[in-house]
Amino acid sequence: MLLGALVDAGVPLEVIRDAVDAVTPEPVELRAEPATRNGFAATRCLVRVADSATERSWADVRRLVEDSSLDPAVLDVALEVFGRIAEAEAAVHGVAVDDVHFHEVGALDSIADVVGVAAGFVHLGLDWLVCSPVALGGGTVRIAHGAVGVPAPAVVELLRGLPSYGGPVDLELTTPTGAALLAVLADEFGPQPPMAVDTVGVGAGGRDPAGHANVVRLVVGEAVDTDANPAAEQRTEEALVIEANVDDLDPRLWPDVIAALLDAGASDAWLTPILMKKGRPAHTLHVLVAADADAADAVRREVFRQTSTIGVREQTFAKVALDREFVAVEVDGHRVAVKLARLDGELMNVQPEYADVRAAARATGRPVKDVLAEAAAHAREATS
Ligand SMILES: O=C([S-])c1cc(C(=O)S)c[n+]([C@@H]2O[C@H](COP(=O)(O)O)[C@@H](O)[C@H]2O)c1
Ligand code: NI
Repeated sequence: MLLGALVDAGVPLEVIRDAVDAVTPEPVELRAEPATRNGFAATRCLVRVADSATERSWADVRRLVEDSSLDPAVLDVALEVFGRIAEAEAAVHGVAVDDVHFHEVGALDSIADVVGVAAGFVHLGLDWLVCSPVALGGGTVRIAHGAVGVPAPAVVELLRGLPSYGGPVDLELTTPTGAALLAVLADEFGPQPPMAVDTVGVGAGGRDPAGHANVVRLVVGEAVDTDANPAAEQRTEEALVIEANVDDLDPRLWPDVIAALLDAGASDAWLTPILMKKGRPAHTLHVLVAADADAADAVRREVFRQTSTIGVREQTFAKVALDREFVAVEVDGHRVAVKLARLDGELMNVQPEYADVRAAARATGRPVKDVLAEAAAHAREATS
């Protein structure tokens, strides 16, 4: 789909073909053809190879790419993408990275996908690539290990810390190769930034399910002044706070209660210690939820299911939220997602995602506070 979008946006097929030929030991057939997906015009790119079932280890793939005559910029992107896939497969299957054997991903058609997309983006020479939250699809997919739920395990691993969502159809919309390409290529995840659009490339997926345009859109243009960006303004919305004073719940349950409320759709949940009637130490449970009847019903129901309260009080508040977006940075080769908050376009807060910081600190042996500071500094540099 990404190859189709690149060709549709004007990248000559020869640029992609030359890069693919520089890596693959056997001939790979590349074709681009017009297609429609749910009534929208798109370009479908087809990659055909004779031995699509071949297994290759990470070392085999690395050797193929490193020994190729690829442009160094394309080679770097391709190695990074395969390295990410290898790390994800190692984590999912519980093996060492060097012991990872690529299955579908190691086949020549996937090598062509990765190298071709890398070459296409290098050809475009973009300054900044913003990717919307990634649609993952749903249902199940059959792989070498049997049937697995969509998103496939490696996809979840590859998009750790980056925004993605299940649905909107029961099909695999994002594969590990696609997820790795987006994770490596995107400088930032979020809404379309203020820009004057020049070219739009639409890449078609293989399937054409009813009611869903199975495409990737690549929108290329010139950045414009961020003051004109209405999305950068603060958002004010109505929110409900549901509260209950509780003095008779086993205190060991509270962390799980709060987790269950967040799972049920609360945007925040917290406790304050109080002293109740008859001098009893107790807690007030506070739960914040969007002032939407269905969301509030689900969360209120969960309060009654999970706690011992038999009544709640509720109040409506105006909730003010700064506009947020994510950028991905690297600390010693480990990706850390960083949340940026802006008011009228001005950067107000830079906060690395703690789970990513902790994972990078564990992997490198560095103190968490150092990784946190470095990730925040990289994010500031990237946005300045
Ligand atoms: O064969 C293996 S080990 C395999 C693992 C995974 C994991 O998520 S783990 C996923 N898949 C599926 O392979 C196909 C092709 O993916 P590409 O990235 O090559 O397009 C896709 O359906 C994956 O879900 C295979
Ligand atoms: Ni796997």
